[in-house]
Amino acid sequence: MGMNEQNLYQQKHVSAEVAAAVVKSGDTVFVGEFAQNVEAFDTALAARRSELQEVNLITTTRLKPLACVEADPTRESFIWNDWHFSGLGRKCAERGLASYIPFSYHQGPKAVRLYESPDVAVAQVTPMDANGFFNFSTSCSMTPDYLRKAKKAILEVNTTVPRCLGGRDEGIHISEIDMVIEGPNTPLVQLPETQASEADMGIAKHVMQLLEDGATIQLGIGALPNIVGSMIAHSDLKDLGVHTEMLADSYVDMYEAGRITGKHKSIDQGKMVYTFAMGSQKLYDFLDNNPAAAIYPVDYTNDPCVIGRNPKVFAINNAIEVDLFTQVSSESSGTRQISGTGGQLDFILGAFNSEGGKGLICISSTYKQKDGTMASRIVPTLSPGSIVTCPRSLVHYVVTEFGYAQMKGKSTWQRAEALINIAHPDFRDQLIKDAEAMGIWRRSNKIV
Ligand SMILES: CC(=O)SCCNC(=O)CCNC(=O)[C@H](O)C(C)(C)COP(=O)(O)OP(=O)(O)OC[C@H]1O[C@@H](n2cnc3c(N)ncnc32)[C@H](O)[C@@H]1OP(=O)(O)O
Ligand SMILES: CCCC(=O)O
Repeated sequence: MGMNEQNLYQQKHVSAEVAAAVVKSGDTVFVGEFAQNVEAFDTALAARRSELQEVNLITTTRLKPLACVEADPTRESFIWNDWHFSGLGRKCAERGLASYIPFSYHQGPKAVRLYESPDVAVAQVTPMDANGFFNFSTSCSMTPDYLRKAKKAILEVNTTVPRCLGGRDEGIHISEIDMVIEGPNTPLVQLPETQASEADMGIAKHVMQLLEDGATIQLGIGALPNIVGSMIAHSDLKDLGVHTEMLADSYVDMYEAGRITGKHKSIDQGKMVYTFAMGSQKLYDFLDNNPAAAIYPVDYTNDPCVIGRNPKVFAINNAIEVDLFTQVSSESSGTRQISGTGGQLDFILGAFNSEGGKGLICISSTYKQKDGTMASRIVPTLSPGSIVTCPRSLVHYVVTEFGYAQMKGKSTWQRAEALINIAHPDFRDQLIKDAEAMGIWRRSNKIV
């Protein structure tokens, strides 16, 4: 390590309490993304609860509760705003303790640069390297933009987190930041294993029918993408590439099984490109100093024009409801915000931009309601208040365990018919009646 970097480190190294003391009432404070928690800073800031009013905290998806939010159940001192809800986020929102910030993920960094004025930004990083750089580990996303825009940029070092090699802005130099804290070295939060349902298995089989050698894949979060990953690992598919938003355990399985070479990619050839990673320790160990993967800010990974430059982009994402007009809600149930738009729209657009690309909305045909009864996820119209995540003008493929339907170029009645054909058989008759009543059924005199 150079003397200059070492001196700068000594000058900027402070306790968490000193760092948290820079926050004033009314400030906006970014406190990290995904698996990366700034635990020491959060705890020290929470301890200042009685001195502070209306501090806006910003995150992207929390898996662990924020100490500040727990310390302030009346939301007077700390107001948590989240770019994407996890289960924790939506449960806090129900108690009035979290607010969702709408975006299409690739636009996040530009929105920060243009419209946000963070007073303080804090990110969890690896220890400084010999050249004075700290690495953002598993969460690049919008972190570089928040740190560069903030009046005070603070890093919290964790010696246990992986160093994720990247293509651009995967870290920051000591000269660009104001303070460094040494955190408690808690290992990264891990996602619990998911259990695929019978419907997920059925959907995954249809997905596999559509997938070709040489495709560039993006898998979303959850049980279905994981089972698809496992089927790919056990298939004889060749030379797949990866250009995704989230890197998860299933990519390690596919890579180790020899399915991923990235040799047909037009950009970042041979590299698995992503903007954040969440999974088990197996994933975090795989990523540490591994040049097989490259992390980038999200305005690169999720830019639909960038996505579209690779061949046969194959994007697999989940949804909550699809209506007979082919409007997709993947983020809310009525007015209940469940997750967020995230990168779904980015990848649906990007996949269609790609030569031979396919954007898939995968949805189990039914959903078990709280009272134990089954409801169709293919519905006449979205539940009142539901947010449209993917508008009908952009929908490409919809897949259920009963098959798949390609929607581009299809009229309203053709789309309704295609959807009813892949709905659960118990609900098809009623859906036909609904389509007729809404005038989007070809046997209706109103249409043909
Ligand atoms: C990281 C990436 O995924 S990159 C991909 C791009 N981003 C996206 O696709 C973002 C939008 N998509 C998503 O957020 C997710 O894929 C989802 C929400 C559609 C599915 O995620 P899953 O984790 O499989 O959902 P899950 O089945 O656990 O349901 C989540 C919640 O929605 C509720 N829910 C699901 N379906 C319904 C429904 N039809 N009606 C009412 N509530 C529903 C569940 O009850 C659950 O709430 P709870 O935790 O309070 O019980
Ligand atoms: C913040 C993005 C997460 C997602 O796309 O689901």
